Amino acid sequence: MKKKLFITRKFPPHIVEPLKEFYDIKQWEEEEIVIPREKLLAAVADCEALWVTLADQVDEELLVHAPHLKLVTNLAVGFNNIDIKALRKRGIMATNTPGVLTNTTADFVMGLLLATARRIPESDRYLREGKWKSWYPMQLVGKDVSGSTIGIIGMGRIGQAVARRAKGFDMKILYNNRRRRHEAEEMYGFQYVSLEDLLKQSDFVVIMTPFNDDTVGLIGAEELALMKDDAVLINASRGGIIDENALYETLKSGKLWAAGLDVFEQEPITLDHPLLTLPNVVALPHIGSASLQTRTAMLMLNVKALTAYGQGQTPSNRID
Ligand SMILES: NC(=O)C1=CN([C@@H]2O[C@H](COP(=O)(O)OP(=O)(O)OC[C@H]3O[C@@H](n4cnc5c(N)ncnc54)[C@H](O)[C@@H]3O)[C@@H](O)[C@H]2O)C=CC1
Ligand SMILES: O=C(O)C(=O)CO
Repeated sequence: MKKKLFITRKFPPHIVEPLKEFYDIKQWEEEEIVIPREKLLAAVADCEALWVTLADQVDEELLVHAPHLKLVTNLAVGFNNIDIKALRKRGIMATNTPGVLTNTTADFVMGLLLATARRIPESDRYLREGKWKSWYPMQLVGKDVSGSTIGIIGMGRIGQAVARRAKGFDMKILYNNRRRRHEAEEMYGFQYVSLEDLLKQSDFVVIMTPFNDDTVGLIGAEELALMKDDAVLINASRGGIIDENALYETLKSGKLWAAGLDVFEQEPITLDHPLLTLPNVVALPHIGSASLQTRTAMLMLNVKALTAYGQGQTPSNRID
């Protein structure tokens, strides 16, 4: 008998199709809309495998509704949407998508940093709104990236890939991480500093840690107050790492120059959010890994895990 798989979103049919060899598949048939919670809770009642996106919460409540569940595969490297401890208690495996999105996300982080520093989205709006009357010296002036100091909080796969790119811009690279990266320090000259020194010394602060109990609210009012008045904060990790109210107040009072945000405490961010009233905030809809090649590779990594499980093997990319 085939195993039962539930997929929480409509994924490209050619990607899902090969899994039919191993699974009876049911799927939420919407591409853009998150499955309503009560429908998800009902759908998992008989499934052994569950394929989710980062917008689905796999928590204690869901597990109570899923007595046959053995595998959860997550279409993301970040797994803060999954209660790993609760899964472990029940002997349920989880997999994610590390590695295949590292370069794409690091490219994007540099793009977001440049866009924020050089006010590119704001300048685009200025032109389209008919405000461009002439060229003048202080028109839409931004901040230099080349030769400045970048501080990366979370020097993992993506953090290191950002740092390597930043070297190409002749940036001085400071980092803070749970453990030191001696090899990278020697190879590239990255410099380990305390979080406090990183915030005080950097022109650009980039957050690339996972979101968990240790990093929730890691950057609040106190930390923002340590940053230079003309510094830029970039977050492409998870929204809850920054206290958004504190960020808004700091930006508004001119104690921080700008912020580039791909992620928010609540996604989608609501259009009445105070941060969206500020011209010096570049706000994007969580597109860090969104290239066709990378999103396909992420889906295929999930397919690989589901295939392995379908064949009775242990899937790779297990979250421990
Ligand atoms: N915006 C987007 O579309 C994307 C966002 N992400 C986010 O990026 C995160 C990082 O991804 P990877 O680099 O692949 O993960 P990783 O696990 O390779 O790197 C995370 C690093 O953060 C460090 N870290 C953890 N807690 C820390 C703390 N309190 N202070 C300082 N460092 C700390 C870890 O030691 C590790 O080196 C993901 O968890 C996800 O949330 C990832 C891909 C795309
Ligand atoms: O992989 C992740 O963690 C993302 O946020 C989207 O790729």
